[in-house]
Amino acid sequence: MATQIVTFDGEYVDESLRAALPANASGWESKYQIVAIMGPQSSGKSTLLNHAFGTAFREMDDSLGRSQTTQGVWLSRAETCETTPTLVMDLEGTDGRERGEEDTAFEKQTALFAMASADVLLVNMWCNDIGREQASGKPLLRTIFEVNLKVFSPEKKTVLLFVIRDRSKTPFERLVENLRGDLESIWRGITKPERYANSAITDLFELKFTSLPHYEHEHELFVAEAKALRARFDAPANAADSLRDTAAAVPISGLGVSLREVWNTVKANKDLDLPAHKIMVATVRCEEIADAALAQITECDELANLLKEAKSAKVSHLVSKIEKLTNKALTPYDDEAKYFVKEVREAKRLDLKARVAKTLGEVASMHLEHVRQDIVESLVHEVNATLDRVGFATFLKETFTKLDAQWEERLDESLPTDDLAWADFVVEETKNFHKTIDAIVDSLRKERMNLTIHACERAMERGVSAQAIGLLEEAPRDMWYKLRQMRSSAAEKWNSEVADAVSEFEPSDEEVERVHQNMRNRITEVVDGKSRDAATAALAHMKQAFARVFSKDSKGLPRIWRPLDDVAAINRKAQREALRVLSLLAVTRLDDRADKKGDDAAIKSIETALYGLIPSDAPLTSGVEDGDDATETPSTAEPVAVSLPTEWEDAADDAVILTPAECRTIWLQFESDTLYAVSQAMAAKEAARRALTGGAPIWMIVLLIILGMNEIKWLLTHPLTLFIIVALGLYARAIFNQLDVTSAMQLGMVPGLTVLAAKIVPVGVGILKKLADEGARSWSPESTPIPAAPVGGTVAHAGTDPNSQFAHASGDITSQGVRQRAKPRETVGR
Ligand SMILES: Nc1nc2c(ncn2[C@@H]2O[C@H](COP(=O)(O)OP(=O)(O)OP(=O)(O)O)[C@@H](O)[C@H]2O)c(=O)[nH]1
Repeated sequence: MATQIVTFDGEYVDESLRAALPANASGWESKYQIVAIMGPQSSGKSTLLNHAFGTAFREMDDSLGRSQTTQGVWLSRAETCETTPTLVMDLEGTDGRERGEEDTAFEKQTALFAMASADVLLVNMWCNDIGREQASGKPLLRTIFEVNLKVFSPEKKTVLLFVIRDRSKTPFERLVENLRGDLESIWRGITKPERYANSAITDLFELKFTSLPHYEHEHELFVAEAKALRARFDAPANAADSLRDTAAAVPISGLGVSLREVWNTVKANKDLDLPAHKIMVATVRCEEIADAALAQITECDELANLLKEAKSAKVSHLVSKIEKLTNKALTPYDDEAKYFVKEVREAKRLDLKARVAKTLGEVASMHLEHVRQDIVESLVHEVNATLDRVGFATFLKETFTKLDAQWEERLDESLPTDDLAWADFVVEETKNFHKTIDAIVDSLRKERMNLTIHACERAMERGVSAQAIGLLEEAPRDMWYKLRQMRSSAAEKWNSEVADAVSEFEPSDEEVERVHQNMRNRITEVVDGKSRDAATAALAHMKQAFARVFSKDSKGLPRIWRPLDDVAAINRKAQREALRVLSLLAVTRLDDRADKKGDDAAIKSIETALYGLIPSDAPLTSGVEDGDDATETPSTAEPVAVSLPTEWEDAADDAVILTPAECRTIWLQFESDTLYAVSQAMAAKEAARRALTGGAPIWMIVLLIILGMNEIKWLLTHPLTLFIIVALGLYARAIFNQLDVTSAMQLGMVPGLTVLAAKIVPVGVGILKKLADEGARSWSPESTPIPAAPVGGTVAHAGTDPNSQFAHASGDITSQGVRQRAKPRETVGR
């Protein structure tokens, strides 16, 4: 059946080819041929085709007169070709009046379409037209030559078979010669592009000629020769006169695409590059075939089952399953695509394999995930077994080699690793494997490195804590400077220690820097923490400091209280030491920018402010006023109401550990806690005094009286002398007491005597002055209260030199037994 493949209006009809082909065109492949015919309108084209190829193209009905019967391009399968499947194209006749002005454009398009698609183009010519200047077929020949220049086909020439109709008695050779002459003349007359300027007609065309007798007058002969002509198309390609081509330019499965694209190109008035066209057709078709082949896999149950299996566990014999599914796609592809351009076919085959690999990659990925898990488990096992035995670097080297070998082995078991289509996948999965292992090893490395760092930090904490506690307990004046120095040298030492310890983990520069920074921070934290602990336990530190002065002598031995010891002076000295410790602890000075000079000034400022808490003239008073029983006792502490600043000057908030108010509270507690020790000291001193003065045995006194009876008698008879001796004795004893001879002599003979010599005159004068004051007071009409000592617990006092206060207060143990505490002029706080 003939179908219209290009309509009169120039539309391409996709279904026509399918209608023209047999239901099963599998035998056609690239064996088929296309024969097309061109010629003037009503020149018997359809008649010839029908007789030669057994087609059924519409022929003109003579009863309707000469009119166009074939419009556009028609296609039919040749029924009479026995060995070569043949498609026949009947083109609309030229010079028809139906198209009017436009006919040449359509004629050129169909001529180009036929030349590009057909293996042989029949050109129908009236015998009478040969050699005639105004022959009806000449415009068609010009068209054929011109449009052929738009076809780029270096592989083969266009085969033109000129069919001379209604042949005359003129010999065929003569006719051919004339026709050749006409063709040469037309070829010369057309405008050719430069590349064809010197080309002969035969460079581009393979010219063949045949003739047929008159259809009506010699009908029998016409029919016979038409059959003979068809036989030339059916003959083997190497036979004489054969018109059969060796192979179709486009395999049958690509013909639909080819014809459509040729027509679209022609219609768009573009040049036709046949090799490129062939590649384009091959590309389109091979892709279509590959798509269909891939669908064989994507839509099959086997793949779905594999996916299901791989989700939960490793797939057994995965590599053979992959190969089987791959072949399921490749076999039909190879069958269908084998006649297309080799390069395209093979390239698309590789694409198909890659797509198959990608499709199956989902299964393979899930399978390899299980494989990775197995290997990770073996790694964990390896870690536990090996890491404690060898260093981390050795462990890594050994383990990586083992794991890589395991992975390669498992890959070969799972995938067709030698297949290039899987190369990218294998690389990607191996990368993922290394990533997984690297992540585990890195976390392991970090974990182990952190353990090592923590061990270093713990060792550092022990060392630094001990050093810091030692300094804080000792509380030297430059304690903060020493703490800072200690912190710097600890940072240097421990950074070096920790760097050595972590070197086996091959840390990056950033990691080392981070470790050092953390170590520095940790050291600062430890020192700061210990400082704050010490401040929190300031009371204990103060008591220690107090005890160092109060309970020990200058040689650091436990103090033995002697009758001439000045408990009050020593108490104040010890209190000052405790106060100094409190001043040191009140504010931390660990800032790197701090310096020794700044420390001294800041601590001095706090110390000065806190001095107000020590009564400047706080004599120890006797509990009993009279006679020998008079005993020194520390006064009970009255509430401290000195003026303190509300905050420490120039101290950063976060550096302040103890505010002035907290210092006051601690001080009160301190005073209260040390009171007992002071009273004990006084009692000890009193006991010593009594032992010295009241310890003489009775028999010795009686003996002295008997032996010195004469002198006693003399003295009793000279009372004035007796009085003077007694008064001088008392005066000497008072001076002796005030001089604290025992303490002075503890300095050594010469320094002791020097001190005593320097003190003896002021002490003697002071006693006389005191006696004078006492005498004056006892003669006054009213009893005069004991004047309050000039107490420094005021704001004004707080600023005075503490040394001068202590100098003033020394030796102020009065017989009044009242511990004087000046009332502050101004008070703050509680
Ligand atoms: N003189 C002559 N007439 C023929 C020959 N073959 C066919 N005819 C007649 O020419 C007329 C047209 O024949 P068709 O086969 O329809 O011609 P055509 O070239 O296919 O016509 P279009 O498709 O319309 O261009 C018919 O009347 C045929 O009988 C021939 O060899 N010689």
